[in-house]
Amino acid sequence: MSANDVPRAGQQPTPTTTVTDAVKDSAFLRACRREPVPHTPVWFMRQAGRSLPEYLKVREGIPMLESCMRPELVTEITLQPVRRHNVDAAIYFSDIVVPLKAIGIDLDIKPGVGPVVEQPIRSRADLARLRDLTPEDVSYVTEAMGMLTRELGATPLIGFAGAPFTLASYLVEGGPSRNHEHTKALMYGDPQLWADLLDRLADITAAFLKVQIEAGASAVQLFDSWVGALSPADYRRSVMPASQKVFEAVSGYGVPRIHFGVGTGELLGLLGEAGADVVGVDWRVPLDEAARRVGPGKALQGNLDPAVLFSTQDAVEAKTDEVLAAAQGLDGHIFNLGHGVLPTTDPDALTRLVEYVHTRTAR
Ligand SMILES: Cc1c2[nH]c(c1CCC(=O)O)Cc1[nH]c(c(CCC(=O)O)c1C)Cc1[nH]c(c(CCC(=O)O)c1C)Cc1[nH]c(c(C)c1CCC(=O)O)C2
Repeated sequence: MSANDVPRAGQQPTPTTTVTDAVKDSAFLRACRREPVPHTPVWFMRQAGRSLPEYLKVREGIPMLESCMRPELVTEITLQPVRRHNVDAAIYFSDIVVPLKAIGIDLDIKPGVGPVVEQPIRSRADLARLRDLTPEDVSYVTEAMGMLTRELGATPLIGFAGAPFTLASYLVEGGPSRNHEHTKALMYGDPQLWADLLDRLADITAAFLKVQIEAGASAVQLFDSWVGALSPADYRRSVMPASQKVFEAVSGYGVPRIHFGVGTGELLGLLGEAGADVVGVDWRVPLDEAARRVGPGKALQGNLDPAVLFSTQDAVEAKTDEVLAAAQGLDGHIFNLGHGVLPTTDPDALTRLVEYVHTRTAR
């Protein structure tokens, strides 16, 4: 720090990160910043995980949450899809409920089910169980990210967290839910408790993202996977302030912020407005239409239907061409699926897809 950088009284110091110039110049980060790219960058949500036999092998006998706390294993699993598919970014292997587990919430990830919370959070007294997250609570994340950024070289590492609404949905329901009835009951029935719950979760989420950025994540994605269950008016009133708080808390780092949810066609403009630099789009809205809904100044990420990968190579290529055609003329496009890789996807189909997008978009 030079004398000129010493913060004056009352001024926040500018946060620093360890992202190298080679990473900053990668196709992925260039696309996030809406700069010209040598090819359209590609990565896949859930690119690490059950579609890969090498993942199943190293995970054998180790429960999901435990695997997230072992830095060497996290490093290996995060690198597996990078080695295999030649994707343009790695996503840190973890789960959205890891920070909640780290502050002592009694929860587990049940195979084939998802996160299950022992005692759901539904009352003012329950709220007290959500304490602040400190970097020491997740020291394994800092350690794994340090190892990963060294191994990855010029390949960017994406950090992520669950957004307040999606985390609240698991906490209030006690597990996965189709209709989110308990969550909505609380949101409509006790708006103050709901606002306080989301605000708590925003602080925890922001703290978790800061740990990841300071450990070397060169972009972050906020997963609001289930927020498509809400109308725009309810989103704006009851959810957006909390997600905005998260994005605002990490804005000083200058790393791109990606915002994604499933079934959010009617919310795309608001997802951008919440503070994202990149809006993730599922397969239900073509990217040209998504761009109109999001408005100027933001990159888009998406949006091949993950189920398309179960079809023939010709069909995959035709559907990919549709995505690329809709993305023509956008000033920032990151190719991805419209949601996570399905567990029984043929990994070779993913490798071929990366190759196809790179070839078709080489400039
Ligand atoms: C909603 C959500 C969760 N977790 C996550 C989300 C948001 C993304 C989305 O919308 O899909 C985020 C997540 N979870 C996992 C990752 C890994 C990183 C990557 O994308 O490669 C990411 C980004 C690993 C995981 N998280 C989970 C697995 C599967 C567990 C296993 O392999 O044993 C993995 C690889 C478990 C999990 N965790 C969750 C679910 C719904 C499940 C699946 C349950 C099942 O079908 O078994 C909650």
